[in-house]
Amino acid sequence: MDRSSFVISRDILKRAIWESFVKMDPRILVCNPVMFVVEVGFVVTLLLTFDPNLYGGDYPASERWYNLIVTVILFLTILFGNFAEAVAEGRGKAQAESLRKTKTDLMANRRLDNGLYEVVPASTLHRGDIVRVVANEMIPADGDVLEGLGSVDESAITGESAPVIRGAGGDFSSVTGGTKLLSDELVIRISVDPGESFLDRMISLVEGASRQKTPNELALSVLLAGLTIIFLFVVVTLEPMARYLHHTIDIATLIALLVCLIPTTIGALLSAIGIAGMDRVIRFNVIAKSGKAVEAAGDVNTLILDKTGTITIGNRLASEFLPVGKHTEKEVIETAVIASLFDETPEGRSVVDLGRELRVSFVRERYTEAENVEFSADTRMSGLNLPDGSAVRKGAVDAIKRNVMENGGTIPLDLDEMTERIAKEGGTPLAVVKDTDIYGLIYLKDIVKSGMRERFQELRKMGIKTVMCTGDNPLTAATIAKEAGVDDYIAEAKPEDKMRLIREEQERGKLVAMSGDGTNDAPALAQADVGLAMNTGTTAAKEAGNMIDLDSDPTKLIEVVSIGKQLLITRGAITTFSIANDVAKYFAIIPAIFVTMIPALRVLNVMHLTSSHSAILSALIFNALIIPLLIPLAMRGVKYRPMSATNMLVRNLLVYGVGGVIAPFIGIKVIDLLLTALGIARI
Ligand SMILES: Nc1ncnc2c1ncn2[C@@H]1O[C@H](COP(=O)(O)OP(=O)(O)OP(=O)(O)O)[C@@H](O)[C@H]1O
Ligand SMILES: [K+]
Ligand SMILES: [Mg+2]
Repeated sequence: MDRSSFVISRDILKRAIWESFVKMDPRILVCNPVMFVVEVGFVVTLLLTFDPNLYGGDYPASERWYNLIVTVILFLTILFGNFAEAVAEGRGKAQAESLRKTKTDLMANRRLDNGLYEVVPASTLHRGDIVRVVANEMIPADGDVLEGLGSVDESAITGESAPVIRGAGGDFSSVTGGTKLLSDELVIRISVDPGESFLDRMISLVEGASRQKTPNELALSVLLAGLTIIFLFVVVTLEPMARYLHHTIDIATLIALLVCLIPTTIGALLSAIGIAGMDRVIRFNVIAKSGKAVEAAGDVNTLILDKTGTITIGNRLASEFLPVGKHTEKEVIETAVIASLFDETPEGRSVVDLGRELRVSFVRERYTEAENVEFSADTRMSGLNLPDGSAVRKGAVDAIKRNVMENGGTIPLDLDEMTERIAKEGGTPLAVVKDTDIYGLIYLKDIVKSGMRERFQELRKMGIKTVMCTGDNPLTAATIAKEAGVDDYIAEAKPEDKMRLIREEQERGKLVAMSGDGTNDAPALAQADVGLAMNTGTTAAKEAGNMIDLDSDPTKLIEVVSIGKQLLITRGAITTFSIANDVAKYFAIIPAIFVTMIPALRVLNVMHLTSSHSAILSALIFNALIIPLLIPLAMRGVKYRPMSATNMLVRNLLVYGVGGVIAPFIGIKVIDLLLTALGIARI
């Protein structure tokens, strides 16, 4: 899928123009009360174009022309609003079409009860079905690998061309329908029912079908509807006032005034702003499951980030072996390598590699009888139980120490000092032990990603607190935290600690964002207000999060928060602009209407427009034109700099509030001059 293109293609444009007319349907438009009022006004002025005296009065035939112009401008106002929404939806619709094509021709080899396989369309697969996929076949639906290991091309979904490894068990067992197996053979248990797959969700998401108004959008819509009702009262009461002054105001003028005063600009652009925000997230290769998730990202107060792989590069590699007590370096290396023989984590493999580099000889086959004890985030150790009954382990120093003491062993005197040395340098010390005898330490090196400090500084300016969460010891954590410039950290953290941290922050009224991949991250991902799951992660994690990063880069959480903030700021800015505009339009129209009735109002007539009709038409034209002029801003988002919410508010009030008052004065005056030049002003 092409997400790099920012330009709107001709096809999208053509379709958007067509859609702008389709959206004129009052049954669709009624969902947008502000624009619906404009449409009602349009119908009334259209009727008045045919018969200016339809609702009484004694208007000359020339009044028709004025009514016609008002009608046309009202029509364009609605059309521009529809166009904004249609353009915003356009890219998603085009994407959805290409995704749908991927989906339609998928076939599957489904296992029957007798163990044989039958070929069925992928759309008939259900949760629990078992399918077999061989090299160069498409994976028919989302599932978990039961048997086999193979490389998968996920570019149809992620746009990333480098193949990824998927295999049974562990954190890399989930596969996605619509991706292609490049090598070997996989047996997969399907984890979704028809219509629920990732591809389905992505289609409905990009095409906006699942788009519901977010809580913030709803609140703003209610406010806009409220303003519309207030202005309706204002405009309706003008007529008796005029009559009291022995004048009448024609209906087309009242409607024009109403449309100018109600917040049409934000009413027309509101949904386009929301769709464009979702779109920005998608173009960033992150799938947000709802618009609400993107908005929540903009409101986040606390960001919880893992240390390893998020703040640091993440390939913690063994760089040194340090003996303690009476042991020699050779002994530490040998024991560490034995403890890592079957440890498939990057840490484990790097220990074996370094051992080989240091020419420590070992015979892997001698340990095939040994029982492998895999690393877990709960025990924070890994190793082997040897056939002779002894246990070899490596792991977090505090975990190993506790274990040794519980089993009646003693701690070598120089262990703490050595541990501290490694930790102070930001490295991760792993203790190596055989039964209760601690041999020494493995020095795992990891470095902070470049640019982290600056990014955390930006977050701080936005008022967001960053907390680093790590299973590492407090000293290593403190060193890395200081180096990266995070606000806070928790060390020796187990998965449940992350959950507790999220709850505590939420209880204090904060919105929390985190990223995660493993199954044990799933509860925390679900609890967080914004949970960014990695695409390489487990099905459970992907289901629990409300966003999925297709590139599996946990640092993207920072950008997602920025995109959310930008969405909220854009909406705020255009709302401010829209309402500020009204002030200017008020001063253009009210004196123009009343100046003939109340000559004293002349002092208010600051704009010196040619005639009252010209004043009204100019304001109405400006009101319509501002919508397409602001579409690029709505789509792109307001350029935003990291700063506190208060500073941002003040700045935006100045730019969009003051700008919103001044712009129409200039715009309306220019249009009035044009209308005068064209001879329309005296109509
Ligand atoms: N393969 C391994 N074998 C033994 N111990 C390990 C292994 N990998 C890590 N450890 C130890 O377990 C601790 C916890 O590891 P875990 O991966 O859960 O957290 P972490 O990666 O340090 O946390 P984070 O990813 O947030 O930085 C590590 O700090 C390290 O001391
Ligand atoms: K308006
Ligand atoms: Mg980890």
